[in-house]
Amino acid sequence: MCAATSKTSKISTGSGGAVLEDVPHLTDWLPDLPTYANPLKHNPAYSAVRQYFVESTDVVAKDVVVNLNTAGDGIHFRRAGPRDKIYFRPEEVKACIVTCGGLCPGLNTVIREIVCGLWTQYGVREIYGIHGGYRGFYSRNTTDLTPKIVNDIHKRGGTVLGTSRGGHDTSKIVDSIQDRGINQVYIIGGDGTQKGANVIHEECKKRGLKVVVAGIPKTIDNDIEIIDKSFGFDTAVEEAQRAINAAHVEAESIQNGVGLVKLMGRYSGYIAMHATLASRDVDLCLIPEVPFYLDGPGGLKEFAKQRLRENGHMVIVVAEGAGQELIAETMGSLDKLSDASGNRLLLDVGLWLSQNLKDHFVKEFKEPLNLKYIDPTYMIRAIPSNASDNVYCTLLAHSAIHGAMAGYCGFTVGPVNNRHCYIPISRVTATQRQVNIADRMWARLLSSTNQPNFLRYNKYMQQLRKQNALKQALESEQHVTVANSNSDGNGNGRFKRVDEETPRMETGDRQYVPLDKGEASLLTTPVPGDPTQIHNHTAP
Ligand SMILES: Nc1ncnc2c1ncn2[C@@H]1O[C@H](COP(=O)(O)OP(=O)(O)OP(=O)(O)O)[C@@H](O)[C@H]1O
Ligand SMILES: O=P(O)(O)OC[C@H]1O[C@](O)(CO)[C@@H](O)[C@@H]1O
Ligand SMILES: [Mg+2]
Repeated sequence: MCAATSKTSKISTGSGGAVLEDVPHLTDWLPDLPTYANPLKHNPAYSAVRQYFVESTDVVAKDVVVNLNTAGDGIHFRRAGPRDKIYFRPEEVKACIVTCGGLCPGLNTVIREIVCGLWTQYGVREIYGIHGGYRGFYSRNTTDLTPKIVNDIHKRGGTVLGTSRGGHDTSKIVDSIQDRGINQVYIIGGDGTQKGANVIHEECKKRGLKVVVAGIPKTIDNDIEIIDKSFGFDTAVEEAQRAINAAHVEAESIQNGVGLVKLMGRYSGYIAMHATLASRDVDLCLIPEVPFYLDGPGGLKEFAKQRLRENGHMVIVVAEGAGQELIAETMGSLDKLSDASGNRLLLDVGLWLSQNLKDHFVKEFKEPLNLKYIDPTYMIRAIPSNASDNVYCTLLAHSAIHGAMAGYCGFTVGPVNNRHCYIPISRVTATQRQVNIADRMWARLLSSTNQPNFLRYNKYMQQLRKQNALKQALESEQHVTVANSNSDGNGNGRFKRVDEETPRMETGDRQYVPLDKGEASLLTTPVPGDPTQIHNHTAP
């Protein structure tokens, strides 16, 4: 086997050509650490399991669909699970657990199973809860966690430890880890949290500490790369069905009924896509990955009109991150605001869409559109995890503690092709997973909803931007309306301000040329999707 390591990855190639993207190990910087026999050997529950311990050569293929001729030489990750040798004596372990980022069903289950797993499988007795996310390391007291304390917590939504965004101060966090004598750090959170975990791991390594950092990926948006799926996702999709059902019942009970449901999904539309596919009542699913537009051929309004004519009602599911560029453009360029972690704060696509559709249909049908807007975004993530997510959370927690006890660190644990693995953190944070619209899953959705593909989006946006630029120019007094010979025939004409070399006419100390035909026609066309009309500046 040949090996190569860099700051972020340890790559080696097996004799069969398989490439292992390995995770760091305590012995990378503490080569002389002693090992101990895994106490699971004598655990009555586990001793009967054949081949219970994972071999150091057990790896999991990143891709299982491969080319016959190249099969076997792809990327692999280290298989998760208990090892026969461990690097911590149970009485030496001081573990801590922290939850960061947004809520997600199953957080409490993961906390519970880390505590119970460490306690019952490895005999660990010192486990601490860090409160309020990363900042809790240096600003809050810890609490003791025991199986008794966490016994019921999986039945509750949220996280008993609390969470936060922002507040990641690496050296203060590692100082706190060092001062408290903590040597196993379990960090549960999304992509931002995992990046934070990697920095903590690197700092521990730099300081030469015997500290393992284990990341457990949490994201309701399912936007973490490499792993099959994140915990809580199925629960959220299931809960979203209730909102979609309500929207459908409301919509089909009334003339021109539209049910609009907004679901979570900042950059990735997985919840919306899966909720739509599961429901079959949805006519249109809008996700961040597929930009849409409202007006004209192939636009949303045309489609809505057609569906209402055919069915009398329709249901729209929109992911919160959909249409952000369009909204910003039609509402004028707004400042991009961020939360404490630097995540972009979103414009409310649900309200915006409701208003636009209602306004349009009043004009179009001369009767109101009966639109019911349901926003269950926080309801789908604040609930406890369902049965299958609970099992999944248990496996994640157990894989994490086995890895930590075996001295692996700087890893994110998760299933790859249904097998749990230790994945280098940097590998899962390098990119954010998004719905692949060239994939069969999106095609399945399109064939179930028969919605438009909004292929003219770029053209539409070009026109919209041009209109907005002209509108801005009008508003900033860079044009004038004057009477002259290049006018509309009534002696009136519209002009824009120009550079020195452009043919021009003089009006006082400013220089102007007439707007060309295209520009002039844009000024009299309402901005697509913008309820406010542009004023016609032509002199009466
Ligand atoms: N690049 C980074 N380096 C260090 N810490 C980070 C980084 N990005 C985010 N963090 C920290 O990680 C924590 C959680 O980040 P964030 O709020 O983005 O949520 P998340 O983990 O991505 O979860 P989600 O977005 O799914 O709710 C915050 O305390 C934040 O300060
Ligand atoms: O309002 P908060 O707590 O910042 O969370 C909102 C964000 O969190 C997420 O659920 C990710 O966890 C996104 O879908 C959403 O945009
Ligand atoms: Mg995130």
